Amino acid sequence: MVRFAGISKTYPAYRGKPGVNALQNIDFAIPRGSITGVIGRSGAGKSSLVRIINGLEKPTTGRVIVDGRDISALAGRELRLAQRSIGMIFQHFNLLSSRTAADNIALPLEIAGWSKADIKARVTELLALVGIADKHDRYPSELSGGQKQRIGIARALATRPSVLLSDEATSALDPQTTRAILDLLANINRELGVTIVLITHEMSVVRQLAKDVVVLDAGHVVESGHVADIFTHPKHPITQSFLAEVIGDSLPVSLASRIVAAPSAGGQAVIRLQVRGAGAGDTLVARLARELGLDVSLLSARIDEIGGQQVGSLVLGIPLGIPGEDAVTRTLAFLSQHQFPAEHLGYVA
Ligand SMILES: Nc1ncnc2c1ncn2[C@@H]1O[C@H](COP(=O)(O)OP(=O)(O)OP(=O)(O)O)[C@@H](O)[C@H]1O
Repeated sequence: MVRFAGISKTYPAYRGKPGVNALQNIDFAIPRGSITGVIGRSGAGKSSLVRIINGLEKPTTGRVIVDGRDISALAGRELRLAQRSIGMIFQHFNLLSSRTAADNIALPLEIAGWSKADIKARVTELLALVGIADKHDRYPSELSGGQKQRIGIARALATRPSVLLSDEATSALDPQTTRAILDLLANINRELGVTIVLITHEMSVVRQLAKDVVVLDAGHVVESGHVADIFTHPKHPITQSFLAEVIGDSLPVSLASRIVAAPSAGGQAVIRLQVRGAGAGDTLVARLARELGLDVSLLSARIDEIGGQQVGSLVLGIPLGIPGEDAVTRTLAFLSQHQFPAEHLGYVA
């Protein structure tokens, strides 16, 4: 388990630059064996947080407890020993170009004083675990980004850590390789029980791998909890903006170009609504038609899944035919009553 208790981090003023409160009042726990995403925009404090977990940075106040030990209180040899139980992988892999794949993986074991025979056996095991047994004697320059990250993962796991910190580990990889690396991390979590902390600015990474999420903004935790709960009911604007990256709020060009501000006889009002929660959108159009007696049409739909819950947006066309009745007001009231956030975008002919 990793527990932050009252953590704050202030970088002092330096050469005319003002001091920075990078983290403030951070209190949360990452359960043992979980996969937790820490998501935030650039400058939110993610790297500061991760450096505090592995003791590379001291917090200004507070403690970080990893498996019962207060990492922030350790120094010297004690800290180095504790760091063996915290592996880390990086965006740019941080491999030594003069060493082969096997020798890169061996490095932390050499530092830990393992015998040559034990190192050889462990490296062979790790290369197989990360799926590159055939790359034993290859140098980093001969390998793809995904293969280099596999070496990074093997090296991070060499001393059998209980926690693996991933600092933007897939940010330099293409989507297909990212998927393969995230699948590998999921397997490692499942098979070895390693707690994984994923530091990322990418919603797709959190969505694919994490079960829990902590949303950081300007040095504060603004939301935390299960991925499905947080992203089906996002409260903070930052969380909402991450969600928008997945579901998008852009309209198909063919529809957007037809929307005008004023209604025309026989036309339709255009209403966009957000759908969140299991199966929420499925019956909505039918219920609107039945309960309001409207011949609603579906102009566009985009539904995705996060943590097994549906999130997305539907764009509805509401017929304007009945004089004296405001179909738009009735539809918006119905959607609001059933807690679907909605907006009236205009009209199409
Ligand atoms: N060593 C340092 N000295 C001074 N300020 C720092 C230092 N490291 C980080 N900061 C500042 O602290 C704040 C948080 O930075 P941090 O790198 O932790 O954020 P981040 O979320 O990881 O951002 P990014 O994704 O861009 O790396 C920023 O305002 C940054 O400029």
